[in-house]
Amino acid sequence: MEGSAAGKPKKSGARQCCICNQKRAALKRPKTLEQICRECFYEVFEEEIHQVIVENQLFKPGERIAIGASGGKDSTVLAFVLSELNKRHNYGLDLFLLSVDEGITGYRDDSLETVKRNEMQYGLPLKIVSYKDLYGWTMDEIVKMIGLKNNCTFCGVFRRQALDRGAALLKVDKLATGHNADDIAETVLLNILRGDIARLSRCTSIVTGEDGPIPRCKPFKYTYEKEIVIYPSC
Ligand SMILES: Nc1ncnc2c1ncn2[C@@H]1O[C@H](COP(=O)(O)OP(=O)(O)OP(=O)(O)O)[C@@H](O)[C@H]1O
Repeated sequence: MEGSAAGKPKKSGARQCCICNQKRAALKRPKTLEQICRECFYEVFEEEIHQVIVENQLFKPGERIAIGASGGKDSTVLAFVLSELNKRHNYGLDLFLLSVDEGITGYRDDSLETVKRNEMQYGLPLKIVSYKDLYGWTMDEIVKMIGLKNNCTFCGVFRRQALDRGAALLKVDKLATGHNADDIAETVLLNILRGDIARLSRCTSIVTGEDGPIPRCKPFKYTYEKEIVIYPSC
């Protein structure tokens, strides 16, 4: 039995992973506070997402799925995990990366380079749709005209529509985005503060837009942002 004569547990620098009980724990899992090893973290992280996909029937075999790829951490991890799970569990999906280039110099041009790298690394075809091609204006040009006030609102509306247009060009059945549990919690609070009851009831749905041009789903609905940050570097 571990512990000294006084009954105190012996201090040990190297704790064992509480899942496999074999390897040394490498991190405290943000979602459960369990001390676990790298290998078990990868496994539980990916397995939980697989369970969410299965339990919510997010995809059907043979479907064409676009992953909204911004080049940020959430959608980059989503693209990797979905392509892995698709192979591992034979989902039978045709996956695509879909990026919207808003035309914001020094911001999206950089992150699009990440998406182009992901296209090569994960072997997923990439489609980029730009505000310039779709609307004739880049976001930089729009800001020059209207100034910075309300520009985020315009950009959000344009991006939504651009994703729909890109999805139509790719002829996909659904669009998956990297919205995570923290994003959803933020949206809930925002809708409470605004008193927007209609949006409040919709914003936690894992699938939205089923009555619109293209349904959207959030496979990371229950995934903590901190774990998405840890995942690639763990
Ligand atoms: N320019 C874009 N092109 C394609 N998809 C996008 C774009 N911007 C956002 N998305 C999609 O919407 C999700 C939420 O976008 P948001 O702008 O809130 O960024 P985020 O939470 O920082 O995510 P990320 O880390 O993937 O950028 C992204 O994960 C992505 O799937």
